[in-house]
Amino acid sequence: MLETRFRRLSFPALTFDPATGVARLPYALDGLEFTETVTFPVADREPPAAFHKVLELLHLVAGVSYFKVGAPPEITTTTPLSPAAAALLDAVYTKGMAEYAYRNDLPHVLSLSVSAPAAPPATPVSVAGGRPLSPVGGGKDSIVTLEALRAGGLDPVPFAVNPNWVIQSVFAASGLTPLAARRAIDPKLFELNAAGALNGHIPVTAINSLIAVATATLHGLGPVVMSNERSASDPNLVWNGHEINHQWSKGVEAEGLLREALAGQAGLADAYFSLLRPLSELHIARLFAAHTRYDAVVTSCNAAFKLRDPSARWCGHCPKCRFVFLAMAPFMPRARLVAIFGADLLADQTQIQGYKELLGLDGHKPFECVGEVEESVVALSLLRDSAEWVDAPVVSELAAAVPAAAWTAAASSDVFTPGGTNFVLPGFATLVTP
Ligand SMILES: CC(=O)N[C@H]1[C@@H](OP(=O)(O)OP(=O)(O)OC[C@H]2O[C@@H](n3ccc(=O)[nH]c3=O)[C@H](O)[C@@H]2O)O[C@H](CO)[C@@H](O)[C@@H]1O[C@H](C)C(=O)N[C@@H](C)C(=O)N[C@@H](CCC(=O)O)C(=O)O
Ligand SMILES: Nc1ncnc2c1ncn2[C@@H]1O[C@H](COP(=O)(O)OP(=O)(O)OP(=O)(O)O)[C@@H](O)[C@H]1O
Repeated sequence: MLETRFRRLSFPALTFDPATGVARLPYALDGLEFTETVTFPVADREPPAAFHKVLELLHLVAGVSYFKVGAPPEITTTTPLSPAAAALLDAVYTKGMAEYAYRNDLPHVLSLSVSAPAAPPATPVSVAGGRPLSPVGGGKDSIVTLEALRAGGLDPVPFAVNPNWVIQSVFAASGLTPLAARRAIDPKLFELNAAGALNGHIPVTAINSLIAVATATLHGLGPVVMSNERSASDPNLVWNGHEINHQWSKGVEAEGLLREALAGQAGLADAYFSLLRPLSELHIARLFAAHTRYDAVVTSCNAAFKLRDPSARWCGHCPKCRFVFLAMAPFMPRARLVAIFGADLLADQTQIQGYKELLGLDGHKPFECVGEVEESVVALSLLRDSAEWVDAPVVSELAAAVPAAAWTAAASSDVFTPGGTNFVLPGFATLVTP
């Protein structure tokens, strides 16, 4: 591990060239300098003032990747921040970095605050009427959103940051014309990581979301419609009195803070929401089963999205593969599911320990994008009643291990009842919920 103690992260002025779409976002961590580059799809109009404001927010939020090299106690910007933007920034560097703080035993990170001059709140104008921009992650959730928007006649524009071949294949399967942005992390970060610098998880959805909103603003589009589900708001564990949530920036608190910051800092109202927020992962899996055109490409496994050495599609041995297989199994023929994954995870007894964690029989909820324990138990209960799955070795062994109380809770579960706080805009409310 590097022994250096760092004092401050600061943010030298960013630049943007509308002719090339290139934004350069510089950072200073004491004497270390970094520059991240984001290349936006070039637009045929002048960037509006709101675009520059969103870019300022992106600059500040994307600093988390460089902050984590040293966890300095000071984070200082000269960019004036509205109260809502200041609240977002504080939360991103504390709650968004909570898993990093927990894993590296850095409790001070949980109470950091970003120092900035104050700005008055902007007067927001609604963008609700424009064509929606629909970020695509390659997995089932954003496919459900894209198809719901299309079926609702809303003419969505698919979008991704650094689309890899999985996402490009989803774009192609959709038959829609996408937009894409390129994000390049400063290579110095990887050199420092190789030399043993502090490292860990960052709230990547906050970064992708701001790149999406900036792109929509630049191109005169409407709201960015995300595919973040209800269970993303659930913490993995509590540490030092703070909730640690691997998926914090996919959760409803982050969604609300980002919406407020876009309104207060950039004057953009209704610019961002998640269409799937009222739904459980299991409910989304059921909706996904109705769409077969993506079977050859859909991939939810995070290993396929690594910057280096990505897996081709589903790795077949991580918590997310296990959870998605279990969640889809009740809603599609076994042969179709096995063809999608290239393996039958419920026939493979080496998966049992991992499934026990998902079912709350062992350890804590894995640090991955997986549903609640109750969703896993409900899925297992459906498989226990299914002629096609009841004899699968993993199903029968797990069914015997689940205690009676968990089956009773599953029997009265509300996993298929939409609910919870959400920010779905009125014109979109019936697209996935009746
Ligand atoms: C693909 C993946 O899951 N990566 C996580 C993994 O990183 P790893 O080193 O195995 O591979 P890379 O992603 O290629 O990262 C290389 C290094 O770059 C750093 N880095 C990456 C992106 C970034 O924006 N900033 C960075 O500094 C990274 O730290 C590596 O040193 O393990 C890391 C440590 O736990 C994770 O942070 C990596 O997660 C990626 C940032 C990522 O994109 N993950 C999503 C698939 C993900 O976890 N999504 C969550 C939602 C999280 C949220 O709050 O938004 C989910 O879907 O549940
Ligand atoms: N590279 C990306 N560019 C833009 N948005 C992304 C990208 N990756 C993920 N997202 C968005 O972030 C949110 C969370 O991603 P997540 O990986 O959970 O969704 P998914 O890939 O659609 O489904 P699944 O949960 O099955 O993997 C979604 O709204 C997704 O569209």
